[in-house]
Amino acid sequence: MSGASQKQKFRSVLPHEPLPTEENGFLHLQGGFEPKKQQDKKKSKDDGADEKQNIKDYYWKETTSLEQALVNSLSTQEQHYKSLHIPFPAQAVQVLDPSPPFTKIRLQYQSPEQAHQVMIAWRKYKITPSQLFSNISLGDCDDIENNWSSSAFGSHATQATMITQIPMPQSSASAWTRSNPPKFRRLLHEHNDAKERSETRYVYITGLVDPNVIDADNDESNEKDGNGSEEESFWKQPHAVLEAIRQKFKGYDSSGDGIETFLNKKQNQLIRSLHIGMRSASDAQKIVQALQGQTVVWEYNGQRLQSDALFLDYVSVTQRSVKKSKARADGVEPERGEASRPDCTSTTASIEVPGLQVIENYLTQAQEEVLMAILTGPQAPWAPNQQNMSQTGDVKRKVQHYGYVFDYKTADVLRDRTEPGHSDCPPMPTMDGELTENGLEEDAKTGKGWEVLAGVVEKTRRCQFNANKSTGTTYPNLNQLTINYYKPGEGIGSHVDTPPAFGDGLISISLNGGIVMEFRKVDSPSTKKLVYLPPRSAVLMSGPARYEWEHMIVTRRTDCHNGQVLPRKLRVSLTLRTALTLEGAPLPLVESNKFPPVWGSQSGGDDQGDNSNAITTAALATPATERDHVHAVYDAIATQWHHTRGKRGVLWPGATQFLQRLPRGSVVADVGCGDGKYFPAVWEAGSYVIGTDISRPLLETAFGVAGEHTKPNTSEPNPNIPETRQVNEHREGLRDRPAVAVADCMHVPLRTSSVDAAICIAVMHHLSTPERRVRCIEELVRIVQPGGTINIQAWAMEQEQNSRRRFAAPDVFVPFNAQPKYLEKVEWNKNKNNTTSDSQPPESGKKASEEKPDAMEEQKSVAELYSEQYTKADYDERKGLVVFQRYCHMYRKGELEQIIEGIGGATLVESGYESGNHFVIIEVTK
Ligand SMILES: O=C(O)CCC(=O)C(=O)O
Ligand SMILES: [Fe+2]
Repeated sequence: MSGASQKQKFRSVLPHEPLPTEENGFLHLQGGFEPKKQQDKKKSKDDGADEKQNIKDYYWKETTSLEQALVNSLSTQEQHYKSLHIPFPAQAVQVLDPSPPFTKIRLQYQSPEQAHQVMIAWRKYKITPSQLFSNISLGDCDDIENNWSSSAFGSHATQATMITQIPMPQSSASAWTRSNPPKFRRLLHEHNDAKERSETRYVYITGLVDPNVIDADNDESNEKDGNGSEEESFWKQPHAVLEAIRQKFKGYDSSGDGIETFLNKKQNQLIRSLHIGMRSASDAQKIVQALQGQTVVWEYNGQRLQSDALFLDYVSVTQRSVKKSKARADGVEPERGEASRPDCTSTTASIEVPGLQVIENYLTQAQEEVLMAILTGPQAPWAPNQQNMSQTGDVKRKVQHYGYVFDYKTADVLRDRTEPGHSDCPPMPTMDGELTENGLEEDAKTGKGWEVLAGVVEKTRRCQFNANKSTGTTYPNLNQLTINYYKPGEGIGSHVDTPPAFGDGLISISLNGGIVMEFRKVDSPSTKKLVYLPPRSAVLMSGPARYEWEHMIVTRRTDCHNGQVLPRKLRVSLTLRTALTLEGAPLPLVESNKFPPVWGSQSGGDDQGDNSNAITTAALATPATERDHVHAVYDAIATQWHHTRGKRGVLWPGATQFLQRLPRGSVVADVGCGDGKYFPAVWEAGSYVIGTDISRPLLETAFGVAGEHTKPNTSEPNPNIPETRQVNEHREGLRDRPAVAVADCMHVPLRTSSVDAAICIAVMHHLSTPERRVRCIEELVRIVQPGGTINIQAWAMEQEQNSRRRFAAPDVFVPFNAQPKYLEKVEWNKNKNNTTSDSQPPESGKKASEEKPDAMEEQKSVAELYSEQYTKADYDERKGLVVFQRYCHMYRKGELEQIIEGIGGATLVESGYESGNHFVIIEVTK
């Protein structure tokens, strides 16, 4: 994109800044005119708020008006303004807002040149209100006369802005940008109202002027420049333009505070685009919805000018401010404020791209859902090298190849799978059984995502494309799959897929999000067709569409389709191609039916030999998935978890009953106790608890549980238990004290047969390998004495119909929405305690925890910082939340029982399902 390195500057014009007449010059002043509150302090504290307000009122209304004070200072007291280096007196002073903090003060000068010189001096000498008013006396007001002096006002420089219809001179002294939209720091209407600023949302608009209208209507237009004089004159009156635009959009301002318009500084160039700032996201979005693709007429100074089809794009500033700045540093992102591409699909609907076919509903919803679950889930094979490749700047989006790697640097296929780059390339998923639509759907509905992927590949190889045309054909040799992940705002540059690398017939299937794909004729780039690819559709590029047209996906956050603005979602595409040998024949298929697919040296499980019962230490090591998506997550969210789930959370009745059935005085191990949610239930059942958990922050909250637990033990002794085993009523406060230990459930730090019972609730679904699941139960069996019982509960793949949870596949990421206020607390505590665990946030995160929030970089909210800090988390700008992804393995019915069957020393007593979980109760027999 051409503008990528071009810095754009913007000037803003606020709603209260009226246009000057040609002859006059205006200066607007802002900031610091409210008297300091220190004079109030002189009064005794008992005077109260009313008194303070009285003084303020008196100060401004009775004594003198600000306007009068300014007039005195700036126009009549020549000596004083000269001493402040102000070269000209103001002809008139107007205070536009009726009450403090007086942020809209207008000074009128004889000419724009005078105003300009005053502005330069104002900035150069950083004139403050205290300097300005230092010469003024209050006459007969004894009480506060002494305060009406330099110390009474702020000492921050007042901001002076020149408002003029003539372009500002280009001298360096005046080359000043008033603000950049996203980093806009000055006051708006309310003194210090950062909130209002942060709520301003921007819309990018282009197509402001219809070039055809100008060229057609204006005989004198200069072909070479493409500038009609009418348009030129339009842009030479920048404030008239902005006013015209403001008028047009005024109706969409529900706040009544007005609209900001941002003008590109390069006044001598044609500007067909600008940003406008609305006071709320909904206003901004409404404008986009209403005017997308419309033409409007701008009326200015009695003239009229027609716009082109407007393209409006909602600009999400906060998100760009943090994340994009990093990307920009890598040279892959457009500059802030740069135009996203100004196109509407509707304008090119008539152009045909021969050889292009879009098949809607190529996949069912269930198929799409399960494919998304596996391809964005914990088992998606993220080849490290391929990710690196996508980080070189050639490809920003996430990409994963199957079958053969496509090397973006050389734009060629790596044909030799023994080449180093290939160590990251899993084989194509292949089917075991026969392909039927019913079978595919059944697999989808039962969460067999990889089988569905294999089925979709096979289905595509057999698909009769363009069956109703003479070009109808199949592509049976598809041997390469590229999975592209496009987050909103990501795209793919214009290209023709390298012809010698791939054969004819490129098929791309869209998952989750639709997108507008842009096609340009290679020999006539202005011939353009925008095609909307809905989710679940397949698009085929064959013949001319494959070889004579480039395709691309523009980097932006919204698309326009049929006049409707469609915010982009994550789009995952499956592109199937036929990779060719150098001679042009299809390369051999490299396929595997071992799922999930792995790559390189871990060649798909074939070399893993027989499953022996002995679990090696290596097999028990914490996998990165659990470290990043379980341990680190719980460490980070511990406080919130305890406040919102633990303390107030529901205990599963089955687990509580299990505890109540234990003989009073039992010692219960709560393995994976988290924040000690079940501790009170143990105590209330008259027993004792020892809790272990891998997350220290969670355990720290568990310590507090004893204090929070106030319910006395009222249960009667169980008559079925012999007297000798009955436990006397505990001494107040002694029983309700947990013993806890930070520990991995692979190695529980308790002696063999040392406890009477164990519970393991909502732990096993966070274990990501079969070996670790087995080991966890073995550990439980080991620590419980013979005759003792164990209750295990874990999330079920099968959720109730009315549950809001649905798991499309057994191994998934389940999001946890974290509120920054809780995260911050955790971090501060964590650092104070000098914790060193492997879940310590990365180095960059220290900034967030060690500095006070107000010392943070101005534009970054706490939430944004956290999403940077926790690299595996995302920041949801709309909700202002940090979204963590928790790894979960959903157990199918019978799966826990099956594991137990293979474990010695324990028998299954009971199993069942409760509230979305499978549970088992086992008795230790060893
Ligand atoms: O995402 C898509 O649908 C297209 C991908 C593509 O054009 C490519 O990988 O060459
Ligand atoms: Fe392509």
